[in-house]
Amino acid sequence: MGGAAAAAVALLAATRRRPAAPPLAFLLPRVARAGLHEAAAPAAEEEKGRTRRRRRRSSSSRLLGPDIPDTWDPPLRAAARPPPPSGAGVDYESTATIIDGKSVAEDIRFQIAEEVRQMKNAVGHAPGLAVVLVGDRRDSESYVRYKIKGCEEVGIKSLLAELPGNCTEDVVVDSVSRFNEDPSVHGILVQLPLPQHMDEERILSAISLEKDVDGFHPLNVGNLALRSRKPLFVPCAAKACLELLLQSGIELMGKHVTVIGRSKVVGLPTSLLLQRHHATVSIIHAFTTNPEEITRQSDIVISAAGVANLVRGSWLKKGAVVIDVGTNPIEDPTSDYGYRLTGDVCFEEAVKVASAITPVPGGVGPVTIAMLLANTLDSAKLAYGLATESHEL
Ligand SMILES: Nc1nc(=O)c2c([nH]1)NC[C@@H]1CN(c3ccc(C(=O)N[C@@H](CCC(=O)O)C(=O)O)cc3)C=[N+]21
Repeated sequence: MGGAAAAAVALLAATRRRPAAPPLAFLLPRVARAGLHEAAAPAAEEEKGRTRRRRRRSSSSRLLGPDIPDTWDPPLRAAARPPPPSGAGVDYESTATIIDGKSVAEDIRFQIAEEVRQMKNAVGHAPGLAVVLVGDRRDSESYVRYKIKGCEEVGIKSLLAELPGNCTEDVVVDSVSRFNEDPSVHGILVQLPLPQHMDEERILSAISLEKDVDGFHPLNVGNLALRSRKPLFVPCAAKACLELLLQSGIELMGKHVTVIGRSKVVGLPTSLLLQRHHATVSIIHAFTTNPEEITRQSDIVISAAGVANLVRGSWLKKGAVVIDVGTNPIEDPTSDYGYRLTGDVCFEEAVKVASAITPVPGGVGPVTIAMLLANTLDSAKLAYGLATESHEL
């Protein structure tokens, strides 16, 4: 086992021994229990017919998922299913398709740039995004640079408030309030994590609902969780994961997806979006006792734990699809900024087991930024009366 992977496993083990102070701040209960899946995958033809019938009476939304009511079928249908593929006899010679996040992001930005041009022609204004950066974490500074560069590429106006790490919470709230009142600002993003002494909840709740392009407002999270409702904004990284899966033509309905991590930035919203797409979702976190066993049963694994090399090749079922949301800075004196990014997944191992995988860098990251631009555009459209609800890419 490599040093980083050993450290990651030791970290997880240590977390279990000391439940009072988890180093991975994951807070939600485990879901996915046996028994529920029996009704989830009836005979394929029958399901297709039923889906068509249901689609006729209910609306469907690309990113928020097809709106199909739940009907439970008798478990005997399960007998008609083919046996699940076995993880045994793994063929270590094969190589997964690398999902190219950079090119997906480029296509999205191209589409956004066109819509921004149309908006400028129609109302004489461009969308505006305000970013609040507190402190001088090198990784946060890079992410903010990417966001501002993304804005420039599509014609979105960007504003940056850079505040010192030792400023008071009130100074940050004041900065957010000024952006709330600025009509040229349609999206406000407070870069996380904030310095330890600050109350994140208080600062994030200062962002007005209609400018919450990160989708962290409790009303946006609640509306994402309730299938009969539509949130104004969905968190960018969750949208990016779904976009990459949908564009890669990967079926989600009835599939077992494991999400590693339950943060409000990635894990939680991604698991909610997947359920809206009728996937069977397991969420695993620092207190899960058998993470490898759960991921090994999964058709799709989405990792957002923030632990480098946590997911080994042995954690995956042959042919699984792997989406790596981890962006873990690793010290690297040879790199320009003194660090480089690595994912949660041990790529060299996973690429031999998976059927498709996102790399880090060049996977989920660039699509996340593109989704932030999309949310900002949506917000501006709503503000200028150009749309009644947010568009779906
Ligand atoms: N309020 C808030 N909203 C966020 O969405 C948010 C946040 N705080 N805090 C931190 C995380 C992390 N995050 C990333 C976005 C893009 C890349 C990205 O573009 N990465 C590139 C560049 C990699 C490189 O530097 O080499 C890539 O993966 O190819 C990475 C990480 C957004 N986050």
